Amino acid sequence: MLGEFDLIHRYFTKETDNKSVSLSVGDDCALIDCNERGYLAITTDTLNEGIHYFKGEDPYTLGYKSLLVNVSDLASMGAKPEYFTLSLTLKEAAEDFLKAFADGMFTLADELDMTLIGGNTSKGSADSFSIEAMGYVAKDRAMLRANARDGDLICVTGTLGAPALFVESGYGKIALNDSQRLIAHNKAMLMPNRCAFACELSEFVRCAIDISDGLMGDLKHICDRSNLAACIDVDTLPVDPLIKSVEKTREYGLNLALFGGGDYELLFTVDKKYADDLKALSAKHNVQVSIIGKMIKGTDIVLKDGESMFNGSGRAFEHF
Ligand SMILES: Nc1ncnc2c1ncn2[C@@H]1O[C@H](COP(=O)(O)OP(=O)(O)O)[C@@H](O)[C@H]1O
Ligand SMILES: Cc1ncc(C[n+]2csc(CCOP(=O)(O)OP(=O)(O)O)c2C)c(N)n1
Ligand SMILES: [Mg+2]
Repeated sequence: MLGEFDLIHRYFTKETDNKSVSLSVGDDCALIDCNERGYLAITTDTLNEGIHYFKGEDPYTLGYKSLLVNVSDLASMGAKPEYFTLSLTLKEAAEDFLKAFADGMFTLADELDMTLIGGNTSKGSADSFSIEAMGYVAKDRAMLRANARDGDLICVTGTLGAPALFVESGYGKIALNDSQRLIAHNKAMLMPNRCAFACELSEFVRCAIDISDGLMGDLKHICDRSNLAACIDVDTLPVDPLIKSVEKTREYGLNLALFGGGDYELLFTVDKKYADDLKALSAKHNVQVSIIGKMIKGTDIVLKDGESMFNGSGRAFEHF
């Protein structure tokens, strides 16, 4: 069976003669050359009921998250969010639902000064919300998956694993009380301050991605595109404290942080000569940054746990 990324590569990745397309399929955003205006970064993502969220999800969160998952891709390129379109597929036009959805979506749009410029509305057999988001980045400031260098430090913002814990509880694999479920549920909504952080980060960082499919899966994209491997020190992983409070085994927390996904944190690599700039930026924006490893020569991701080494390539979220 064809995997998600093989499918995209085989059927939907084509060369183009269009000189304005500076970056096409394969990164968080496409980059369109807009001359002195810089690059227009364009991205699209969808939330489908039963796949990306549980049936009965509160519509305010759904609206907010539909935009947030796209903004996260703009942030990972260093682009400042500007415009978006909204494509709705709905089983029914329930007004209470639509009002709360729009409220959530525009709360984030207003916070980031983004403008809704169009979209599409259709009836369908299952609810689905697609957004396409756009923003500009200066040509020498775009952060690409392909730009990691041997010896770069690997860094991640915020904490990892809480959204995956929420998914585990939704499938009945772990019991959370109401307040724990709320914290896990809302974790991925803390992202907006990553945008301003990322725009400034691009002064000295050339390589970034956002974590949607899980740290290991998304780090593998950086490795593949940059023709490098990575070594991660598992003791330095910012496992969300909520996981530590509900589950006593260290392995459980590490698994969610490494492979869980849905974090929408930034993963980036940086030359160690910028370590002080990074510290200052992290303090300025109040964004936690953890140094979790190093880019190295090779092909696989190595997980270092004390004196033990494990192969970390492999498991990540894929749709097919
Ligand atoms: N059906 C498709 N046709 C063309 N390009 C696609 C398609 N699906 C995904 N892509 C591209 O493949 C790359 C990987 O997709 P994805 O994993 O969804 O990226 P992201 O995690 O940044 O949303 C991206 O560059 C995306 O634009
Ligand atoms: C009901 C439910 N099941 C599972 C998950 C976990 N999950 C679904 S999609 C996904 C990965 C991200 O989705 P994708 O469509 O691949 O986003 P992209 O990488 O394109 O940004 C994860 C971790 C969830 N959030 N909700
Ligand atoms: Mg996507």
